[in-house]
Amino acid sequence: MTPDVQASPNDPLRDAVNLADLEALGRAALDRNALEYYASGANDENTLRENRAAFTRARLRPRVLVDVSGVDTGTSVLGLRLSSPIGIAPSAFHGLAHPDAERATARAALAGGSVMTLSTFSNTPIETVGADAQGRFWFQLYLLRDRDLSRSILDRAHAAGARALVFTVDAPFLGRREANERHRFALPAHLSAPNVASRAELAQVETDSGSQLANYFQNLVDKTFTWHDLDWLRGQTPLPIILKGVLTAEDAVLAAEHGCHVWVSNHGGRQLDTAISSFEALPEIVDAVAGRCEIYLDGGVTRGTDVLKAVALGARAVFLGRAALWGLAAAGQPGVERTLELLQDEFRLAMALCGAARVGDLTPALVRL
Ligand SMILES: Cc1cc2nc3c(=O)[nH]c(=O)nc-3n(C[C@H](O)[C@H](O)[C@H](O)COP(=O)(O)O)c2cc1C
Ligand SMILES: CCCCCCC(=O)C(=O)O
Repeated sequence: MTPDVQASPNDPLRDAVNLADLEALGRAALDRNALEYYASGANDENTLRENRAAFTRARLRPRVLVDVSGVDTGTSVLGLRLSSPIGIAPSAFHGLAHPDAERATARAALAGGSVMTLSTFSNTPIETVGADAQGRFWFQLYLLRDRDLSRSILDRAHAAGARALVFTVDAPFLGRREANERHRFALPAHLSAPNVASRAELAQVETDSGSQLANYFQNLVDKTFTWHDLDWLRGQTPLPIILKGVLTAEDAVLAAEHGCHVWVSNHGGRQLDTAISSFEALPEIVDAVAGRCEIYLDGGVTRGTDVLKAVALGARAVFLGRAALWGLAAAGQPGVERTLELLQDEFRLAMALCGAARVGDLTPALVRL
């Protein structure tokens, strides 16, 4: 006898209806070392929580009786067309999540018409990711104490097809992620940071107490860089420069005056605990910059309405940190693709329900803070 209903094969990715479902899948796939590294914020994690809470507090003021039969979520960042204003933020060590590591993330960004930001501390060399991303990638720089090495990394990123340089400015030191301290986070033996150091070089600075992140970082990253040095950086690359980690109008103005774009971020609550949420910082930065440069935002973005609120208030695009990592841990490239797809679908629906047919129709009047 033929059954009335064909049993559908169990596909956890397709069964996931939102990013929280993907997060649960991703968390379940990780060991403690990786999970704590990905999930942690600094200290009491106030800013980590506040990034989400700020989005939830803001209310929408939807408009009605608008033709939304054909909503277009498309936009562009620095001239690169995106299927929606959703990109992938830089995060170190994708090899902790999946054997395909940054290659899976890059391919998913390409497939989804998105853009990936590759961390200096990737587990995959720049050139390999560049080939997979086919121009849909930006490169994130941690300036190294070794300026010659920094210069060569910048040259490699440009040659590999990066479209922009994302210069992270909120981490002269790493914030203290206490779970990593408690359980002595260390990069597993099979992974390295090939853009900057071999596993053997990383091992040389490991100690027998606390998280090893601070040791790696202390050994490699420059802490002396100031606004005066930006002209030096500008001279090292023809790429547009985006300063990632700006949270105040004052610094946003300086960034624009130095010819840089602005990425509003508190590093996913991983650096200065009790720092303002990215979403709350956005309006003063948009005001201060007054259209002189593009503005991006990350921190706590997990819903289509988050994307809509940020874009309505002046962000050109938002970027996913942990959300992309959970998708990667859940299923590699298809997991990251599903993350992008679910969020884009939610964003499209939110636009329609707000009476916005084009990204350009999203204005601050839609949001009550
Ligand atoms: C595991 C992890 C590693 C990160 N590594 C980097 C990095 O290498 N460079 C960087 O600029 N930011 C890094 N970040 C910060 C992200 O780029 C981004 O600012 C943050 O994750 C956004 O918040 P969200 O995770 O709530 O989306 C990292 C974040 C996480 C969670
Ligand atoms: C030397 C490895 C440090 C990687 C730091 C990456 C990062 O920004 C993070 O938040 O973690």
